[in-house]
Amino acid sequence: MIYTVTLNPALDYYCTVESLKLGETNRCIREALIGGGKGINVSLMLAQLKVPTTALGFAAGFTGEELIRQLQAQAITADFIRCEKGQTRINVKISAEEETEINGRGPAVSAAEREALLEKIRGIHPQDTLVLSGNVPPTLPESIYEQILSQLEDPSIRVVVDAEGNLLKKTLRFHPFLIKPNLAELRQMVSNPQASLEDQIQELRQLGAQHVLVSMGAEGSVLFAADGSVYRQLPLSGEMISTVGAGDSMVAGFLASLENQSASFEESLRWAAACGTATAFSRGIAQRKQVEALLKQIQIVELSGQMPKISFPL
Ligand SMILES: Nc1ncnc2c1ncn2[C@@H]1O[C@H](COP(=O)(O)OP(=O)(O)O)[C@@H](O)[C@H]1O
Ligand SMILES: O=P(O)(O)OC[C@H]1O[C@](O)(COP(=O)(O)O)[C@@H](O)[C@@H]1O
Repeated sequence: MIYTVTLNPALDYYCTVESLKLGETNRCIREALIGGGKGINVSLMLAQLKVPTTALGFAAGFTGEELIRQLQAQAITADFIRCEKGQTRINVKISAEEETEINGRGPAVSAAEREALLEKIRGIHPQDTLVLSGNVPPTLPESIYEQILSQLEDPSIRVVVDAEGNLLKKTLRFHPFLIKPNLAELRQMVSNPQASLEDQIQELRQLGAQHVLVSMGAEGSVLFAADGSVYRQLPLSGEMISTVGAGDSMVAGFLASLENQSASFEESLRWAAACGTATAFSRGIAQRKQVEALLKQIQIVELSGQMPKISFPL
C-alpha cells in the first residue's frame, strides 16, 4: 500500500483572470475549488492510474470536510486526524500573464492530534511506501518529518520526500528512496547554489539521498538514479494551463511505474514525466487518458557516465 502524508492539505482555489492588477478588483473568468496539497495530489494522480493509496494527514473545519468528501468521491481512502482548532487552508492559485500562488498557514494541530497521526504511521507495514509531502502547519515543529522517520523501524518501508529546504534536507540521513526537488528547492538545500548540477546532486547523495528526480518545469526533468545512471527527459511543448500539482504528479507517475516490478529507470521517468506534463497541461490533476496520450511522446535520453550540461535559469 502507498500511504501519502499531507500534514497541511488544502483546498486549491484556481482562478483565471485575463490580466492581474494589484491594488484593484480583479474578476475571474474561470474558477474551481479542488482538494490539494502535495501528498493529496500524489494520491489523486495514483487514483487515476488505478494504484490504491491511503491519504493521511490533518483536516479541520468545513474546508477539511470538503477535502475528505472530494477524496472519497474518487475512491481514495482518506484517514485524516480531525483538528479541533482552525480549518484546512485555502490556497489561491491565480492564472494570468504568469502564475501566482498564495498558500495559507493551516490549522492549529494539538500535541494529542499530532500523536494520533504518529500512531497511525507506526501502523504502516513492511514493504509499504510512505510519501511525505509539502509544508507543515505552523504549530508543528520543523523536525516533524524526522520524528516520523525515526519511528519507522522497518528498513523495507520505501520513503519518498517532497518538501522544501530544511524540511527535506533533514530527512536525508534516513536515506529516502526518492526525493523530487525542483530547481529552486535544490538550490535552497545545497551549500553552494552556484555549483554544478553534478556537485549539487553529489552533496545530496553524501547526505543520504538515493534516487533524485530534479524537475525543471518547462525544461523537463533529470533522474539521477541511485546506481549512478542519469536520464534526461526532454520537455514537450503544449498549452500550459497550470503547473500546480505537476511535481506531485511526477512523484505519482514514478511510483506507479514501480508497481511493475520490471520497470526500468527510463520507463519510470517516462511515467513521471507524462504525469507531470499532463497535469501542467490541465486544470488540476490530469486524468489517466491525458497521461496515456502523452506517454508515447515523452523522449528520454540516457546520460550515464556524463553529467548533463544544463544551464539553469538562475
Ligand atoms: N510548461 C511546461 N511545459 C512542459 N512540461 C512541463 C511544464 N511545466 C511542467 N512540466 C512537466 O512537469 C514536471 C514538473 O513540473 P515542475 O514545475 O518542475 O514541478 P513543481 O510543481 O514541483 O515545481 C516537469 O519536470 C515537466 O516534465
Ligand atoms: O505544502 P505547500 O508547500 O504549501 O504546497 C501546497 C500546494 O502545493 C500543491 O500541492 C502543488 O504542488 P506542486 O505544484 O509543487 O506539485 C498544491 O496543491 C498546494 O496548494
